Amino acid sequence: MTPDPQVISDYLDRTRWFGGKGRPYAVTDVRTVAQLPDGPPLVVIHLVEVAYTDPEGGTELYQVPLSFYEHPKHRLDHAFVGWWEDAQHGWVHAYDALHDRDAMALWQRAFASAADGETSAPPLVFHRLPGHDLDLEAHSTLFSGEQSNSSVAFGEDALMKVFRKVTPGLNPDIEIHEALTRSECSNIAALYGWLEAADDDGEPLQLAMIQQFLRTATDGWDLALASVRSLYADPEVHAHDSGGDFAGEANRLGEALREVHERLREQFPTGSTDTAQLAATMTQRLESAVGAVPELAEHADRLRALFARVAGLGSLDVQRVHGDLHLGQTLRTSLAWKLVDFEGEPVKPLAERRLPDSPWRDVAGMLRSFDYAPRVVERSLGTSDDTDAALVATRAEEWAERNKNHFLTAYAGGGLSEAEHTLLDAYVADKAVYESVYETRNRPSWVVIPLQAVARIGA
Ligand SMILES: Nc1ncnc2c1ncn2[C@@H]1O[C@H](COP(=O)(O)OP(=O)(O)O)[C@@H](O)[C@H]1O
Ligand SMILES: O=P(O)(O)O[C@H]1O[C@H](CO)[C@@H](O[C@H]2O[C@H](CO)[C@@H](O)[C@H](O)[C@H]2O)[C@H](O)[C@H]1O
Repeated sequence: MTPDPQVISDYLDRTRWFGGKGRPYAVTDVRTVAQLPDGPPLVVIHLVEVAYTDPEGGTELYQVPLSFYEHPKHRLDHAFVGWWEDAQHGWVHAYDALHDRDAMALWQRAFASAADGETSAPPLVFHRLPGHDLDLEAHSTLFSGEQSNSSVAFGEDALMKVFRKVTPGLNPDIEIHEALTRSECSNIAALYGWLEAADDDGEPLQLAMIQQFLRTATDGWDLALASVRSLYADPEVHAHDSGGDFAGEANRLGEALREVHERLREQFPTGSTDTAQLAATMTQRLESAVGAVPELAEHADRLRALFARVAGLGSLDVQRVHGDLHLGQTLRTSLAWKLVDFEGEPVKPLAERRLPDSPWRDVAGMLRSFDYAPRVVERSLGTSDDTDAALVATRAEEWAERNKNHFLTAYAGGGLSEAEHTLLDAYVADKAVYESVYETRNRPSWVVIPLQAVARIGA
């Protein structure tokens, strides 16, 4: 049933989640990991090796589960991958299994049969945590948003995330969700289970996780944008008097992050690191970012000076953190704020994303997000006569500062020391540098947002 590499390559180019779009590459291997138990349909999980042919080079593995049918399935036309003749099965029609309800039911049944332990369908092992019975009547629906993985909801019962880019070793999203679920942390969606195989060297290949579906939750980013829009609707009114004021939510977000950090400190080893090493890493990231975003050059000296001050701080406490926190990684339920997606920064190698880091990295990520929200809405307003651009810019600044302050006060519970201020400023600068590269590659018209932030640092 192994597909032709060209068929897979054509398919990768059509997906949202393939991370190599825009880079020259070749599919160098398509291997079968396993067949899901209890078909039909016949569902086979493949691992596709992609080798980049640009100077950066490197290889990546992508997970592609396919469902196979003897005859075309028109209900799955939108998920068609290809058709070919197979020695054992004759002509087969292959579809992306994530779109196929009958295929998704196989994952669901296998997870259900693992009850509160594990079930093995070699080489696949389905793991479960106690505390939740999966609803086998619930139908699957694939999420349609911009994602680096693929998420499928089972009715209102559960959400399964199939990891697309797979690296041998423990996946931090599963690892952290497991630890926080076992410690009954209320600021995450509880983990129900995960699917694992092993590579030829015995390293785990973690392929998917299934967790609580926060069906009624609203994305923190969307809530923040709604608050900003309500402020701009009447820019004469100050942020603190606006009906859509976000400060209470910013407060609760700060408390939620403090709680999650405390739990992570309890559940994983902590340590300390030399700030000279941290400063060197930040400086190095800046130098390579200047190559990709030349507009950073005029601010580089101020950032280098800031990182040099960090080098002089001595040592720094580190622990497991979220690693890529922003408002889009937060969900508001009627009861609490939940943090999602503990995979860390997508550009970093897996081993690096599992290393202890400073909690200030997550705090800085949120501060940057409070800066983004008002600027994104500001940019969408246009230049009609009835928009007072200067007043809106003042309100944008006000909204950002107000929510940053509330978030930070709730998180840190009081004033920061001078060393903490320096560290936080450096993490904010490092994140804005990262964002300048991210926006240049993904949303060039937004690069001005992090560049303006960089211009303000230390000015
Ligand atoms: N448990 C959950 N319940 C409901 N929605 C969720 C849950 N976890 C994540 N989401 C939403 O699903 C989308 C993708 O989640 P995310 O974990 O960020 O995926 P990816 O790793 O592909 O970026 C986001 O919009 C997020 O808000
Ligand atoms: O969600 P991901 O883990 O894929 O994170 C990447 O994409 C984010 C954008 O979706 C990007 O976040 C940046 O834009 C956000 C607004 O869209 C803003 O709230 C964040 O503060 C800003 O960093 C993130 O940096 C990137 O890693």
